Amino acid sequence: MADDTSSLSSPQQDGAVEDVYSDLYSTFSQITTTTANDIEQRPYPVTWRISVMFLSSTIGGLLFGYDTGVISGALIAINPKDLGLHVLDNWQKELITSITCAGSFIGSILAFPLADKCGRKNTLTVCCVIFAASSMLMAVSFTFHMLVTGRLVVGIAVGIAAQCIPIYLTEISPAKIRGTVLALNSISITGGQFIAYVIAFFLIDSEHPHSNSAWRYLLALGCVPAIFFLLTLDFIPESPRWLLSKSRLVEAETALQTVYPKATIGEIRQKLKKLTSDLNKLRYHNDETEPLLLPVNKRRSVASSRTGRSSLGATYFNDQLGKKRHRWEAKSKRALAIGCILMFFQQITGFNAFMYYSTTIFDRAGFTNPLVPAIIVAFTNFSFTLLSLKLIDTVGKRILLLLTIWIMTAGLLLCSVGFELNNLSLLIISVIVYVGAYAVGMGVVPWSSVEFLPLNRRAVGGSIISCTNWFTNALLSMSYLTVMDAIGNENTMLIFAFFTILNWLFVYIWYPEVKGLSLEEISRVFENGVDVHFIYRNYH
Ligand SMILES: O[C@H]1[C@H](O)[C@@H](O)[C@H](O)[C@@H](O)[C@H]1O
Repeated sequence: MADDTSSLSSPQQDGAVEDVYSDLYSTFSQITTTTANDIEQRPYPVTWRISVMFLSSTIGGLLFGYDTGVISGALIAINPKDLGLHVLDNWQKELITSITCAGSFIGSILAFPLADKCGRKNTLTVCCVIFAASSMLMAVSFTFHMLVTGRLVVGIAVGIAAQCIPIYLTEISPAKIRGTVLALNSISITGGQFIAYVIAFFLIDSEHPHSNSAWRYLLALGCVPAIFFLLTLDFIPESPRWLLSKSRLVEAETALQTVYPKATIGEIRQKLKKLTSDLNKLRYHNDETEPLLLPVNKRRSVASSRTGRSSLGATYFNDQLGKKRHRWEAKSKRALAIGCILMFFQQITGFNAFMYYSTTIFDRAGFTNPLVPAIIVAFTNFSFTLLSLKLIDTVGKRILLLLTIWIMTAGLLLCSVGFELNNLSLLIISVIVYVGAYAVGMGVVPWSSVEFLPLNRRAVGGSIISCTNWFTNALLSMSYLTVMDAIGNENTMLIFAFFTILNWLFVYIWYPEVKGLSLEEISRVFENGVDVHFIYRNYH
């Protein structure tokens, strides 16, 4: 017992701030200091069980994409009569579209407390049940209000999934493949959007879009991946880190065996010990004024917890740590502001106007089958996201943004000319340029801003950044059709182009590169204002 508890010594004694950073802090930049004989460093066996596990875990991302992308096709296919209406006006279309973002806003707030209290797997399971139920509700809607309610509820699931999946994937994937697994999430979001467009193309009769209730099938199909997830629940382990944080040691051990099927029991226990000490260090960082371990008489032994036997002997956590609220330090506020502003630009520069309304936009522009250019938009987004994930760690996020945002501006200006001249070829080329540039930089990078924040601010910070996304997303989708009708597409594109210019200037002046920096160094970047040149001064 003494041996085991000695491995849980204070991080001050370990001098292990760096360790915490590497294993727990770094979600997106893949730095690890794990030792060579750590099971994380071995080639990871990709068995079919493991493949199903990761595939199912990213289904929430696929549904996030599907349920946000599907509306573009559905909007042109809904026959107002199906909802008991004479016409579906702009305002109603905007409400059907944007209410999902409002739901996602709520979901982002709920996600972390839920994932923390009920566990990651349970939260994702609830999400998939909501996805399946709301898909059915939307598909059978016979009133406008039913459809709006379904879209609101599906939005809640999207918001929870968008927050919970990256946390879960980080926690179950070995360091060696963590980058790839997280990339899988971005790919499933844009892939889900692309699939929604392709299905719309096959289901909707472009000449008579109202003829066959295609929109009902489109919306109903959202329940298929959700049901797949529910059927493969047995393959998906609960996060070992979460189980450990709840002192459920035996279950954590079993979960680790699922994640590392080739590891010996000795190696699993070693890993468990490492996770336990990391978690202890993390708790220490949650509140630096509290002791890491409780005094002996207040300690709670895992061996006597409800999970029964502990293979590690006794492990003690101070459950009160992290519960005490502290004021945000100026540098963390600054870091959060940068993350939120970048996310604001991700949305206000107009990408989702194309994602949600592309069929409507191309229809009005005069394309005979507007679903074709719409598919091109979704495919460009999907394929350039793949490219982005290749570039992001080599080029660096700041450079990637500076290189791509001006191309978005150029694409939008051309797009405006395309609308003005009603030149359909120019229009489609310019949209591809804009969407491709977006997908490489702004589509992916803003989601990683949590890396600017210290550990103890990440959960709340991540939620605030997500909320900024959904709030701005809702603003845009709620007003796009009205603005388009009032000032024309050509002028709307100019407004988006103006925002891309502000976006570029913002990145140039305030967005720092932090790739490979330690926790301490990142905090120095935000110490007095934002030192965007920190990394170049010190490492280049
Ligand atoms: O990062 C994602 C991605 O770019 C999606 O394609 C887009 O629809 C979302 O709004 C965005 O947050």
